[in-house]
Amino acid sequence: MVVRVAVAGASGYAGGEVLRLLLSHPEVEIGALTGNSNAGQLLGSLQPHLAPLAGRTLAATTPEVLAGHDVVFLALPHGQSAAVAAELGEDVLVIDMGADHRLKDSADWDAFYGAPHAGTWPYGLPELPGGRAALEGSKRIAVPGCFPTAVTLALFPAYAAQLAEPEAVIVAATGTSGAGKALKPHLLGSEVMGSVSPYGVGGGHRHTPEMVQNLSPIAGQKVSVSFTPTLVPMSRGILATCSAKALPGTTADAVRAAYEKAYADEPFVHLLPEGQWPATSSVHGSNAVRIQVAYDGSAQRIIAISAIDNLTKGTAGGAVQSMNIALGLPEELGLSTIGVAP
Ligand SMILES: NC(=O)C1=CN([C@@H]2O[C@H](COP(=O)(O)OP(=O)(O)OC[C@H]3O[C@@H](n4cnc5c(N)ncnc54)[C@H](OP(=O)(O)O)[C@@H]3O)[C@@H](O)[C@H]2O)C=CC1
Ligand SMILES: CC(=O)N[C@@H](CCC(=O)OP(=O)(O)O)C(=O)O
Repeated sequence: MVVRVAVAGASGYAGGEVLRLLLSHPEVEIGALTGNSNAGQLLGSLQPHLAPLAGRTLAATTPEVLAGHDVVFLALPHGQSAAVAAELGEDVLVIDMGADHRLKDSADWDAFYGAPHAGTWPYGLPELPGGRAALEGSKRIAVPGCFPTAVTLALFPAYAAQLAEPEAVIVAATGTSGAGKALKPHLLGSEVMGSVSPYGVGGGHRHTPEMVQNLSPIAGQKVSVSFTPTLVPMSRGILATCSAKALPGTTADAVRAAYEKAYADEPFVHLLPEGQWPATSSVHGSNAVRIQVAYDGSAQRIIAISAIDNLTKGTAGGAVQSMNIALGLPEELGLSTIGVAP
């Protein structure tokens, strides 16, 4: 099987990461590569790490350029995917790495984004209950946000086992690549190096409704989420520290058993041995999620900590994993759980 793939937004971080993974995918042939302000530029000047594609020239992001492929990855800014996707045939697998098609509730979309809500596509988080079935054979996939990936996977076993109150408190550190490659003053080296800073505090982050959307059906009731991201001086990685009040009668053994059950057969999600804690460096460039959970009996809280690479499992790896499932390919094809360390 040869799957012909186009990538829109190939000059950006998410587009570059999906190309890095696709170059190692045995069933994929890389077709059109598009950009916006960088259309006409050689990819080698923009993504020098993608050596086999260095001589490829970026085209403009148009339906004509993207036509004729089996799969189109859209790695575009929020609000830009829907119009492009609408021009692609229903027989094409379109994988949106932006936020346009993630949220079910238009009011949530309106509150955090801006352009009209484009509707909801099957959600590319296979590890959720029913997640794989939703993707099999699908021609449209919405890849989750990076923080919702890390947080949902850290907390859902506690809710699936009915161990936690429907309120979660999350503080998550992220590297700067999560904000994309476009120049922004707060991402300048002199602003970021040697400093850790919060943002989107007090319900202001657009990933909060996505986390609520993911966790509430599993809990069987609406889960409230207090989410605080912090920007830390690293290029890649998310470390999400998530906690929820435990329901009466919860024990450390019950918490451990819930997580062991949830992740026993997952190829990419690894519950660490007791006493080990996740670190972002262990998952650099890999599609792995590393999780540890503890029961804090003194505060009666469940604490779950996850580490992902925001560009890999948090975007491009999750996208390739979802593509594999949609096309009926082995889920792990082209993906690694081996990190780059130190
Ligand atoms: N970075 C991350 O960790 C994650 C990113 N994502 C999502 O992936 C998408 C891309 O993010 P990221 O790669 O970080 O962003 P970048 O800013 O690094 O890249 C954006 C890409 O979109 C292109 N582009 C910009 N404006 C337009 C436009 N109006 N029409 C068409 N193309 C346009 C740019 O082209 P050019 O450079 O030529 O102008 C570039 O290729 C976003 O929706 C983001 O939310 C999702 C999860 C994690
Ligand atoms: C550091 C930083 O700014 N991170 C981004 C997360 C981006 C991401 O990965 O998610 P999306 O796909 O929804 O853009 C943020 O907090 O908005």
